[in-house]
Amino acid sequence: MNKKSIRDVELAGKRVFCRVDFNVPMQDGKITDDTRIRAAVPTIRFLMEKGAKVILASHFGRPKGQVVEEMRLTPVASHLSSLLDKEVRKLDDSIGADVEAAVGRMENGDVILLENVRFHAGEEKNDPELAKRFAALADLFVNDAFGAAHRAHASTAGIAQYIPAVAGLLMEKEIRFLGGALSKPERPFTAIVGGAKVKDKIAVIENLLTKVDHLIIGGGMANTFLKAQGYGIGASLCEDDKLDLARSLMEQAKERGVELLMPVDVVVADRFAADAEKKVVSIDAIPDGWMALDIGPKTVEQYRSVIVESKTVVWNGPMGVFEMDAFAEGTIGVAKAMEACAGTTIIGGGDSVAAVEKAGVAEQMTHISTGGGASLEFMEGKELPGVAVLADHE
Ligand SMILES: Nc1ncnc2c1ncn2[C@@H]1O[C@H](COP(=O)(O)OP(=O)(O)O)[C@@H](O)[C@H]1O
Ligand SMILES: O=C(OP(=O)(O)O)[C@H](O)COP(=O)(O)O
Repeated sequence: MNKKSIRDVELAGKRVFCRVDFNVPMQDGKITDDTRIRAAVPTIRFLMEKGAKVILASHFGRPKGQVVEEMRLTPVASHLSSLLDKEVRKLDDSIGADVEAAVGRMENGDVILLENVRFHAGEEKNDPELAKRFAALADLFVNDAFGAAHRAHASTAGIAQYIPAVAGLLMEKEIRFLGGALSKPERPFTAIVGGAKVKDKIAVIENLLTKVDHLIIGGGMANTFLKAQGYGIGASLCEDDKLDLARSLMEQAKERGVELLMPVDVVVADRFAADAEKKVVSIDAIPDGWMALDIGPKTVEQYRSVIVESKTVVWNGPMGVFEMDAFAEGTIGVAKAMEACAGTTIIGGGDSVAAVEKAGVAEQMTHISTGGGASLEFMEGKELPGVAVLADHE
């Protein structure tokens, strides 16, 4: 993917509609994790320093086309002001006469934040009329919202029909690392896929099987693979309707010469609770009525030896119920193996980000994606609408 970015275009004096993903976790009006806001700062600063008029737009939550007071971007604007050390005015709408007037008064280097674009029903419908109104505010569309790039909405895709569109620095970085890993990885290339369900990751596994040397499976989804191989898995989470699919994926791996790594031991618990009784057992000895909630220490060792020898590793989904400390060791073990890997290490969003943070190794990763759903779709090999609309280099 060879997309133009803000580094390739003239910005001085230009009005820039910059779509960001400020859909951050918030509790009682307080931002509990500002990663996505901080991730957009390099782009915003770049635009300011080049003398652009920066019109920021984002969604927040799922207000379904209505104004929802708790979903206003007011707390985000004040946090961004402190990160930029410059006042960021937040407008009360994202279109309309007041917005046009405020944009008209902007000086070069100014930053304003429009109100939650999902307050208009046309946003999620990718309504051309709304897209045109966004476009009319600006000379250039910059998409820096990787986390929303899998959505074909008016402010992520539709707007690009009417004004030139380029990537912001965060978008560029996400494409460089995720795209680079998938299109020309340094080998050996290992993918680690975990999380609750096979169902959610079928397309990811199928696409990764065409690219990787090693595929490591963990988390709840491993149970379905184990059962498909004939192991008794007790009361573990399992998708009985996906057993044939699991067998077919194992067959595909064999045909392609991909080494598929499955748990050899697991931590089982007598119930789904942080204080459950637990023990480590080999996968052929899961007691009836017990459930596998984490990979075991032998499995961690095997996974680790493959991970540390890899030149590229992509990870999505925890190895167990890592939210409970009692079942977090497998996930933390894999995170530490990623830390010990000298190659390129990429975390594909979602819960895995929380996992590397919990393990205290986030700083050592080469790239942590800001998109959960977006990075999954990227790993499925899909072209993301918010990326597709960006101008290509000639
Ligand atoms: N063995 C298991 N049994 C039940 N749930 C599990 C197991 N392993 C992992 N999980 C759960 O899977 C969830 C994450 O799954 P998922 O949403 O697919 O991952 P991600 O958000 O990384 O894409 C976590 O809440 C975790 O507790
Ligand atoms: O937080 C988001 O999704 P994610 O948790 O899958 O990364 C994005 O902002 C997209 O939001 P949406 O799933 O409401 O379109």
